[in-house]
Amino acid sequence: MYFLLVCSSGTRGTENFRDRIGISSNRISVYGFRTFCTGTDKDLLSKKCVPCNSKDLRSMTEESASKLIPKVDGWNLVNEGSTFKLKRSWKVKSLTKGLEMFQLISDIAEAEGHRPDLHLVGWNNVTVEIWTHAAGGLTENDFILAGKINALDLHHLLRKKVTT
Ligand SMILES: C[C@H](O)[C@H](O)[C@H]1CNC2=NC(N)=NC(=O)C2=N1
Repeated sequence: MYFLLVCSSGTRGTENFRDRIGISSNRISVYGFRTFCTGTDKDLLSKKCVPCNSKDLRSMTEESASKLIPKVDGWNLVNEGSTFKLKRSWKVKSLTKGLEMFQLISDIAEAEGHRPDLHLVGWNNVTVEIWTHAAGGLTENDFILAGKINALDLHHLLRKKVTT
């Protein structure tokens, strides 16, 4: 008999869940339970961004991007002036926590050699947009960076979600 247990608390909850039961996979079968945890695809986390200066760099189609978006929990595919981008927002506890978050994200970005657009508005609203400027759209680099941002432990910077 199988029960379906769905992790809905985003990557962190999923990471915690996987840590607690010591299993790293997106489809976890525990004591007869099958769970379908969304989160960041392990495959993306194992990859490294490639330099964007190759002349044959092409942005991917909306269809290809739509197939990849489920691999990066919490990120949205947006079309801004016919440029497709990945976008995600968080509410942080304070302005300084927002800057701390920028620092954590920029450390990852510099290590990957692939940079996001960082926005901090109204003191506690962080929005990150990722796209490949050299290609004028999305490449796998953007999904790799989004996945690695998802793997950051940010919970100490974020405002607790108000459950109504
Ligand atoms: C050579 C190096 O890979 C390129 O200049 C990188 C730097 N970081 C980048 N980041 C992003 N988001 N888009 C780019 O086109 C880009 N180009």
